[in-house]
Amino acid sequence: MYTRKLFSLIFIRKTSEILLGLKKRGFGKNKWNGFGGKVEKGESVLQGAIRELKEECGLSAKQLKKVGILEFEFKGDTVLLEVHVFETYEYSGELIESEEMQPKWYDLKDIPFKQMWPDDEYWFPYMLRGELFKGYFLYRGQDLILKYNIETMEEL
Ligand SMILES: Cc1cc(-c2ccco2)c2oc(N)nc2c1
Repeated sequence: MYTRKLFSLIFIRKTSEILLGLKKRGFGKNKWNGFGGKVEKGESVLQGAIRELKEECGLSAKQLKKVGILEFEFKGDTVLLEVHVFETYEYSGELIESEEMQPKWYDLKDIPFKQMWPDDEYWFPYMLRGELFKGYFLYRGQDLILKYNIETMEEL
């Protein structure tokens, strides 16, 4: 019996840069990632994404495009994480550091994959090529990928 938990993950983009945040506490601590988190009861994934972005880095996203859906399973655990990935080039507000995240712009050529979740190296290329994707990753712990598959999608 699996419990599915819904998460949002947002990447703010410029032509050759991407905004990442260093997670300062909790799940994924000390990893660079997009902004987002658990979708609360009574809100859509999109509403959750917009809320988490504002809370975590002060930015308000105008147009969010869903670019991918990732499913994560952990060997020996019955929780399945379903992460909806969004991207936008349109945002407003002042970038701030929060208790959760330390934000930093990275050039697309210098993405710190070794300090990110291991799955990112598999699906970032799809996102950076502007392709829609669906991925599944089976983890042992938080560092080892036992199994994965990823495919491009016509629509999400
Ligand atoms: C297992 C896992 C979880 C997440 C996550 C949780 C909340 C938002 O994302 C990831 O994010 C990335 N990039 N890889 C991830 C792996």
